Amino acid sequence: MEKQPKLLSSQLLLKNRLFEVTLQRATLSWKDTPAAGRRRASGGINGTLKVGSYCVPVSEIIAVRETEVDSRTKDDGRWQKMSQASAGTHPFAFTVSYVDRGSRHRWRCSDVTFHCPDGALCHQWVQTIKEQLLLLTNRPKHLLVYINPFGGKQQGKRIYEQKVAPLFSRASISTDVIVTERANHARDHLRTDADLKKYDGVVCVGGDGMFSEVIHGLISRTQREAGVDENCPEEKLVPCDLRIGIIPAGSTDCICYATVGVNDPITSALHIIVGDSQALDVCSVHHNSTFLRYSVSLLGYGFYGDVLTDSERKRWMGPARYDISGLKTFLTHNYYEGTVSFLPATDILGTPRDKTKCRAGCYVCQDSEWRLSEDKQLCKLDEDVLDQEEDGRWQVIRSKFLAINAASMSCACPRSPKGLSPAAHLADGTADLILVRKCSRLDFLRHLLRHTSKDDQFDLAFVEVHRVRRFRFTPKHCESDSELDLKESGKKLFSHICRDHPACGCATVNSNWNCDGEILQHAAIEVRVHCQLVKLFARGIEELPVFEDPCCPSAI
Ligand SMILES: CCCCCCCCCCCCC/C=C/[C@@H](O)[C@H](COP(=O)(O)O)NC(=O)CCCCCCCCCCCCCCC
Ligand SMILES: Nc1ncnc2c1ncn2[C@@H]1O[C@H](COP(=O)(O)OP(=O)(O)O)[C@@H](O)[C@H]1O
Ligand SMILES: [Ca+2]
Repeated sequence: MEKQPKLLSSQLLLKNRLFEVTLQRATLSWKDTPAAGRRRASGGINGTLKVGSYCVPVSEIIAVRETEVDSRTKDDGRWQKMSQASAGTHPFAFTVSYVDRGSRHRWRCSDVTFHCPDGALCHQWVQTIKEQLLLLTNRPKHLLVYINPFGGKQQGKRIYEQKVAPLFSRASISTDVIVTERANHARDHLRTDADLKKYDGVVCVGGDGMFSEVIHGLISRTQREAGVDENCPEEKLVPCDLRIGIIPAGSTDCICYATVGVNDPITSALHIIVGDSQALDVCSVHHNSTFLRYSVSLLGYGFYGDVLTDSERKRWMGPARYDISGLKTFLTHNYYEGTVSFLPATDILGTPRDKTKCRAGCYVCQDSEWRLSEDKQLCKLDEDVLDQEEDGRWQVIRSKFLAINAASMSCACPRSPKGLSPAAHLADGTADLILVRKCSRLDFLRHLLRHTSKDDQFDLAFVEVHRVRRFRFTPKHCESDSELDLKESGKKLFSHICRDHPACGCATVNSNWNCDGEILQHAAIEVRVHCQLVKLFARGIEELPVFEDPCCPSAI
């Protein structure tokens, strides 16, 4: 392959040592000059190579600026004493801020300051890097930010002001910030009031509940403007254009964790700044042709529904409420009877028992994206034929369950780093339907504990998992008369009335659906996965930290 010309190459001073600094092939690199070769640089920064060579792709440069030269200069956050001689021979300087990878998917913003012998050269470096940054068209310039001041440990506002806003301003991103005053403030503002044309993205500071508000606002707005009826379960929904960033400040933070690999505000801010993009599947939930909600992480009936119902009364406890309610629900050991029917996903590459996981650049999700663009070209007639074919493939299971969970992503979170369904994909157009049948407390505990270890939580006789495109659930008390004897149907009528009047006490026979942390008002639901309906400022979990992966193979 033809070698591209160097855009710039100079010998510059860094921490009193001469480095050969180059900008070529969209990469900024600097390495010890032979004279300085014996004194090796140390520290695990981005792209560190063992012989004192460093490189940073331009796509991971946050900003560049000319810096005042002092006899003391600040590199890597530490004050360095610069010799008078160096300050004399290299009196001009510029500083590059870039993404520095730490352990466990954590990103940090590091600074490196190069000293130049003359002002023109310094200016040329700054201008050339700035021009290269301007070529990156995927970066957001103007963002709409919603902060939930009451999410998680109530630190949302502080986290944004102290950790995120300074990074946005360093990257020259302007923002309109709204601190929410009530639940659904962000959703309603996005649905009707916000002038979305002004923005390159929406950011929410909070937990999964805040993210849920944002997608509800954006999806509803997009469907209304496209003339799509959200109440019709058969409608193909129109994808949203604006990307969404999540600054984690909630209790579970599963959507952030499963799309970035860590729940860390600075890491998320940096993914927003570099303009990453990760598509996400969204489930629509309907009851009798009435739209209820969207879900991107967990739809759980039985155990996770009951945990949520109980934990809502303990909000004052913060994130710990889930552990207390989890223990209580575990000890209560309720089971629920009903019918689950589902449409297995057949034309996809993965299965829920795969050892490989969804990672940045996932080929399973790419294959689904390709199919999605093919599907768009299908005519109406073909769709009808496909619908008829689908009818024959539905499977039905009637049983007693401890839990019915649908995970449209892994649901990895600090409580369970591999998640509810470790092999689920972010953007493959499917959800993993996990059915946990009635079993002993001890067996259920074994299943739960496996979420926190390497052991397979599905490898148990009372657990099954199916990768599905659609599913329905009908609790026993809602089943049609034809499936029940007269006595049962009498009960059904009674319990149905009682659901709407919880005071009579029959509600104990039912659970509620936990839909991304919100309780659904109906137990009989119909769910459909919409492939890649929204996009996040994320890239999926990176397989290897880059410093384990030579990023400049030609450098040594
Ligand atoms: C014994 C240890 C068992 C650990 C099992 C952990 C499984 C965790 C899977 C969590 C999936 C989370 C999916 C995300 C849901 C969120 O959308 C949603 C809303 O989040 P937000 O409040 O941040 O807005 N979060 C939730 O619904 C919370 C679910 C968390 C459930 C934690 C359950 C803990 C169970 C503890 C059982 C203890 C049994 C001990 C017996 C001795
Ligand atoms: N200003 C506010 N006052 C009260 N509730 C709010 C406010 N802003 C958002 N909410 C609601 O708070 C709930 C929890 O928010 P979230 O950010 O997910 O925190 P957590 O992860 O702790 O549950 C969400 O359902 C959201 O709709
Ligand atoms: Ca999926």
